[in-house]
Amino acid sequence: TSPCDRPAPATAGLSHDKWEIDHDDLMLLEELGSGQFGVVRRGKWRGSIDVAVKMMKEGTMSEDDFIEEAKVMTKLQHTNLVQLYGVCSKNRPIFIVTEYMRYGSLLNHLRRHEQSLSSNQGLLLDMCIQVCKGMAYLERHNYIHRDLAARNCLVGTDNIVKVADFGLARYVLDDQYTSSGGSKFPIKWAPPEVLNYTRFSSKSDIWAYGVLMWEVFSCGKMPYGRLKNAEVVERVQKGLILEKPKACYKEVYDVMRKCWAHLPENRPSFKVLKETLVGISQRIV
Ligand SMILES: CNC(=O)Nc1cc(-c2cccc(-n3cnc4cc(C(C)(C)C)ccc4c3=O)c2C)cn(C)c1=O
Repeated sequence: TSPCDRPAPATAGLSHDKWEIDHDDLMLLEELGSGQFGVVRRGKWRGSIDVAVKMMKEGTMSEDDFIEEAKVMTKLQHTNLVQLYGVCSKNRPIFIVTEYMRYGSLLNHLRRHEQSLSSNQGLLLDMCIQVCKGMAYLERHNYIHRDLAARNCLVGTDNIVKVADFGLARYVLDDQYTSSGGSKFPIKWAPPEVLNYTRFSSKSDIWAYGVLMWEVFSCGKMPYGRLKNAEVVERVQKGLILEKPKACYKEVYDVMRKCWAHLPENRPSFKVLKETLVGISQRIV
């Protein structure tokens, strides 16, 4: 069983809500790294289920809003989404408990395995398709990621790739991250309407997905190289787009270019993208 489908305790609905995880059921293990909200550790739930535990650093997140949203997030379940199991919100710092992915971020995975991956376009395309399936599920549920990028996807066993931290951007308190002029704002993954009006939508996720595809087929290179954010903003406004990665089929690059249509309404949906990419993978592999 996993924390989110465990049989409801007899007291369910009285004290313990379904998405509330009991501290005492968690055993914290080694540190996995730190992200926007502070340290993340591997852990065990009820002694056997591998989990990742984000330990919310004070002042990094609007916690009450998030705890409310957690009820919705725990219901988003798909093989290509990192499952939110629940929260420990009875004490501070609050813990966010999710599924554990053994091989860490997709970005690091691409960079570490560039040698073998660069000659395996079938596998690169398969990774893109898995992310597309997870995103198509979010799109169907009118759920916007707001920070889709290879760094925010995770790799598990058997080359499984899952989308992580969807929707969490809304709860970040650091305005260096939230404002488009801030040093941490993901400019290189943002479409014109986000750069100009911070107008997020599933169509801005599509733009970011195109950049993620470019990251995958470039085996983890930084988009636009060493260009400064201001230079990227100028280029994107002018309609300049990322060039085709060396080891990338022309028809795959053509899909990326569709994601970078200047107007959001001219970009495909994840549903259509998935069908296109699966079609290509059947022809080339
Ligand atoms: C070796 N295996 C592993 O390391 N596995 C894992 C590593 C992490 C991990 C470790 C440290 C930091 C972060 N991290 C990174 N970026 C983030 C970005 C945001 C936003 C809001 C900016 C999008 C929010 C939280 C994070 C965040 O917690 C993660 C996801 C999470 N999970 C589930 C694993 O299986």
